[in-house]
Amino acid sequence: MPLIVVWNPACGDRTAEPFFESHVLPLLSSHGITPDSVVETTHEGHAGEVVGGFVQTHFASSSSPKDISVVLGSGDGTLHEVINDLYLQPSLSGVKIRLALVPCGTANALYSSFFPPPAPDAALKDTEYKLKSVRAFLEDRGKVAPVSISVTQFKKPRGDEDKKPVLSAVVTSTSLHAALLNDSEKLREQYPGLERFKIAAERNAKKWFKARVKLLPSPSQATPEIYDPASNSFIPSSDTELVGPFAYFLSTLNVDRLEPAFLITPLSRSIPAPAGSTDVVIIRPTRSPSVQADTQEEREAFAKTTWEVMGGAYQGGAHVKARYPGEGEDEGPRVVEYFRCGGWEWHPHQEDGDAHLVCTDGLISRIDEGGWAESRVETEPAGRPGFELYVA
Ligand SMILES: Nc1ncnc2c1ncn2[C@@H]1O[C@H](COP(=O)(O)OP(=O)(O)OP(=O)(O)O)[C@@H](O)[C@H]1O
Repeated sequence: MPLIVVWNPACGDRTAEPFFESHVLPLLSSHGITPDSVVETTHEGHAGEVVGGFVQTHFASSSSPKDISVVLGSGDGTLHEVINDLYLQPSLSGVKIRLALVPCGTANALYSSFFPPPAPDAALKDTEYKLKSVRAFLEDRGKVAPVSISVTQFKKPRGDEDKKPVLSAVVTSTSLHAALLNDSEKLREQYPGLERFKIAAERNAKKWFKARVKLLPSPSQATPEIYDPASNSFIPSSDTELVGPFAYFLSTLNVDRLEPAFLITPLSRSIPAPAGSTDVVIIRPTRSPSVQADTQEEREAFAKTTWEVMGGAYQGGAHVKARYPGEGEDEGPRVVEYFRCGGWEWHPHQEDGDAHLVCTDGLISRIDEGGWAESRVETEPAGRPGFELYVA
C-alpha cells in the first residue's frame, strides 16, 4: 500500500520534527518499511496539498487497490486541512485514506479519544503513547476505525451564492467555544500549550450569544433525541427549535473529548452514537431559575455557573448531570442540554456579531450578515474518499 509520511513542525510544542527523526522514521525502518514520500510541511495548507498530490499520483498510475496510508504528525487542525482538501474532489471517489496519527498538536482531540491516555499530563511526553497508532499500522494493518465527517454550509441571504462548505471530523461549534478558539490563535506564540484555551475561555465566559437553533434528526431517528439522566438513555426530544440566548453550543463527531482530560461529550462512548449522528452540548442561561432577564449583571453572574459546570468536563464528564439549585436538593433543571441528532441549523441574531462565529475543528468562519449555518453529519459518503484511523 502506498505510504506517505507528513509532519507539521509548527504544531503543538514544535517537537514534531525531532520526534519523527528520532522515533517514527527509525520505527518504520526497523520494520523494513521505506515510505514513498516523506514531507515536513512548510506552510499552512501544505499537508493537504502534499497528501492530495500523493493520492492523485498513485491513482493516475494504478487502478486498484485504491488504499493509501498516511503517517501524520500533527494536531487536529492539520488533519482538518487534509480532509478539507481531499473530501470534495470528485476524482478521489472510493479512495481509502488510512491514517496513522502521531499526536504532535496542542489538543489532539481525535487521537486522545481513540487512545485515552492513562495520565493526561504525562501522555504527550510518553514516546510509546504517541506511537500507538503507528504501531497499529505496523502490527495490524486491517484494524481501522472509520472517521465520520460533518459538512457545514454557510447560507447567505436569499439570492447570494453560499460559501464553500467546511468539513469537520472533531468539533463544530458556535458561542463560547467558537469565541475562545477565535481568541486562542492570537495567544499561540505566547502560550504554545493548552493554557491558551483557558485564558481565552475566561475572556469570553461572560458573553451570551443570541441565536435560534433547529435540531435536525439523523436518518435513524424520527426526531432529535435528548439525554435523560433518569433512564441513562436518549429519548425523543419534545423541543427541537431552541430559542437563545446561548452560553455554550458545541457538537462533536468521532470524539468524546477536546483535550486528553476534557470529556465534553462523554456519552458518545458510554452510550455509543449510531452512524450519522452527532452529540450536541448546549447551555441556555435563561433556563436557570435565578436568571430573570438578559442584562449585563446577569451575564456576569452566570459566567461563574458556566465556568463551574463546564469544569465538570475535566472530572470525567460531570457537567452532563449538573443541575441548577432548586426547591429541594438536586431539584433544579439541568444546566446542560445534551442532544443526539443528525445536525443543526444555527440562525444568529443579526445584531450579535459574536454569534456569527462558527468553529470547525479550530478553523473559525464568520456567517454573513443575514445568513445562517447548517451542519449535518454526512450520511451518503459514497462518491467521496473515505478516511480511517489505525487503532489498537
Ligand atoms: N510549516 C508550518 N509553519 C507554520 N504553520 C504550519 C506549518 N505547517 C502547518 N501549519 C499550520 O499549523 C496550524 C496548527 O496545526 P495543528 O492544528 O495541527 O496543531 P495545533 O493547533 O497545535 O493542535 P490541535 O489542533 O490539536 O490543538 C495549522 O493551521 C497548519 O496549517
